[in-house]
Amino acid sequence: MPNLSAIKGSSGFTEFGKFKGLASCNVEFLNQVRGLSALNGDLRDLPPKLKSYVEENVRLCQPETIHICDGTDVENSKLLKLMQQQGTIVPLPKYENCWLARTNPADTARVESKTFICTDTKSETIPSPKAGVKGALGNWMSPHDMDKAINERFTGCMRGRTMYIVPFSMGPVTSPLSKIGIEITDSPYVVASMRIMTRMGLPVLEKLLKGAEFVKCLHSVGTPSNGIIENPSWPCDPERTIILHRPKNNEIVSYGSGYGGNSLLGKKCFALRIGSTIARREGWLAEHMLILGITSPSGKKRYIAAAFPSACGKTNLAMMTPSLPGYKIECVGDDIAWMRFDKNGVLRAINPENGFFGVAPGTSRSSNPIAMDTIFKNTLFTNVASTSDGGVFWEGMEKEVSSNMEITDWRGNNWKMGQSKTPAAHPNSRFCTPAKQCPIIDPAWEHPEGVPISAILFGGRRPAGVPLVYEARNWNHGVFIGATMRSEATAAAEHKGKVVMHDPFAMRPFFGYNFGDYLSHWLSMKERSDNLPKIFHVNWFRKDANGKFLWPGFGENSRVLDWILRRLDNEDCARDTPIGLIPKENSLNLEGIEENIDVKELFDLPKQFWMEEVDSVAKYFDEQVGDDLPKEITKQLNELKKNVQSMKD
Ligand SMILES: Nc1nc2c(ncn2[C@@H]2O[C@H](COP(=O)(O)OP(=O)(O)O)[C@@H](O)[C@H]2O)c(=O)[nH]1
Ligand SMILES: C=C(OP(=O)(O)O)C(=O)O
Ligand SMILES: [Mn+2]
Repeated sequence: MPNLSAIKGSSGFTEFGKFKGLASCNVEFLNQVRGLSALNGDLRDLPPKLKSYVEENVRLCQPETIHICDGTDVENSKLLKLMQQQGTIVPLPKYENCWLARTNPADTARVESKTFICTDTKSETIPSPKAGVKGALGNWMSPHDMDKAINERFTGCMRGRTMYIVPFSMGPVTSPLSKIGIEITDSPYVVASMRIMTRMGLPVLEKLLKGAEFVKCLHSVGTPSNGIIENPSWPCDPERTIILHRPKNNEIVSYGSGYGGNSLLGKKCFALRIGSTIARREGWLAEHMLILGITSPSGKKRYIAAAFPSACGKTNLAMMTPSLPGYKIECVGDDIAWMRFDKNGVLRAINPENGFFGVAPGTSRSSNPIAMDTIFKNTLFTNVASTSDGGVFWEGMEKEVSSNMEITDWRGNNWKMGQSKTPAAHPNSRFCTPAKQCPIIDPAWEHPEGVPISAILFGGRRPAGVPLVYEARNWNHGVFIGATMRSEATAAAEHKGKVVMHDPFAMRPFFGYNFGDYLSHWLSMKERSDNLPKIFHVNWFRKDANGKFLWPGFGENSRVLDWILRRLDNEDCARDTPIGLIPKENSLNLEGIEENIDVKELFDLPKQFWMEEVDSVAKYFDEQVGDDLPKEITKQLNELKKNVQSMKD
């Protein structure tokens, strides 16, 4: 007989009576699941919508037990113990409360080709590509197909497993900008990660009891259709993995993958895809942006938001240690910004997350010491390598482990520095760590009203042609710059090689609705303020003829921020070019920089390159966006084209 247990207050896995006949599960079963006395009530008091959401999915997924998460330490310890028993995680005794998960090697990144938005009509979700062209601005699915996909995969998918009910808040529980979600999952790894990445547990249930709405998030790691789980410590079903969103119902359904970007549904699925559709309805912006506070040597503090595609430097910029003396950076968030204009026309941003799910490789004492000071306690690492002294290792940490250390790679094989041909850590290996541990977390990072944004940065990996920094002439030009962003593919998704892809607003994989409408929404923000943030484009990744980065990046990026702040103060340090405003000669502060910087090459604007860029963007808009492209963007493109044609050869 199946046995339903639910969790109570802070008392751990308390059982609340047995339930007979799970298959016919209905409100009766909830009535038998007693407890939640900490809520001054029991499950019968839960809002009817939540009750029926749980019931519906118990009936569909047929779990053996149910566990309502309270977010307490006791609960977390029990989950960690369970995951150790199941082999999902191993402890990292070198650090305090740190753990390593090794995934099935087929489940290491987001799966963009298997990610769908479901609306009644296709045009709500994606612009119609030109005949014969494959759409590259998201995937649409019909409601009928979505229902079918769910039934095929979820029927009985939690048999023999525990169903966890995870109440979570995106944003501080008390902020008017926050939103609540309920994630139903059969993965304890997801529960433990959601506890780090979101505000999870009883305070959220309390808010729900007061009538708050919630986004429905259903997740299962699944079981392959032949019933064989190859890697019991990391069950998943890569062949049938699918990530579905139904904006109309504020609903997310994710099957087959445990990888964070696919399974921690508060993050990309809710905060960006569903979030962008809510933001459109309510008149705000849900963006793939870090938020940082920067104090200049004069003591003036401002906040900047920046959109870079996955694995293009958000976490690093958000935690930067500035090389320019007198500057101070503080971190509000490293991945997602929810922003809205307040009644005074000030753009206010919150970080809806509670932790950092950061790319491990490349993170080191020299590149990102702040991250290194954040991540060695209470952290769940995934797919990094481990060392014989109970620590972690990844590419970039070579100088931080002694040469005689034995290293085990992310797949669990012996690995030798300088000899092994494959990377020790998966290129998309991650740390999942509480934001509050960051030594430079901004004092206002949880302020319910959000922080005021003075500048918005767009950027990507552009090995050629694109200068270190340029400024938009005005809001519409800035929106155009966001719309024309391109970047080299990275290991964060399944794309192969380093091909330069169009990635407007760093949102290509995350748009919840038609990109043309998204652009109109951004353009319309102009009406909401007389005090719009200035918009800039940055590129830390330009390379010389030998393939070496022209710019040292990381802490040296403070020099670019310094120029940006001076522009916000209207300093006369910019000159116009065909693409926008770039630093006047000698106005980028390079004092004390160790490397030899080829400023000329960093800011060079080759006519041939920009002609091709304009053509590529024109082709992209024509083929991918067509009639959905706002007229204003066409106007901006024509202007750029005219400017570029007038460049000297
Ligand atoms: N060359 C260079 N690499 C960078 C810079 N900032 C970040 N990276 C590398 O880019 C990768 C992804 O960075 P991360 O900040 O995690 O990107 P995110 O996924 O956008 O948050 C890491 O390997 C970093 O070391 C930079 O300014 N210059
Ligand atoms: C979680 C992710 O985010 P990012 O690389 O933007 O940090 C991801 O892309 O899977
Ligand atoms: Mn990141």
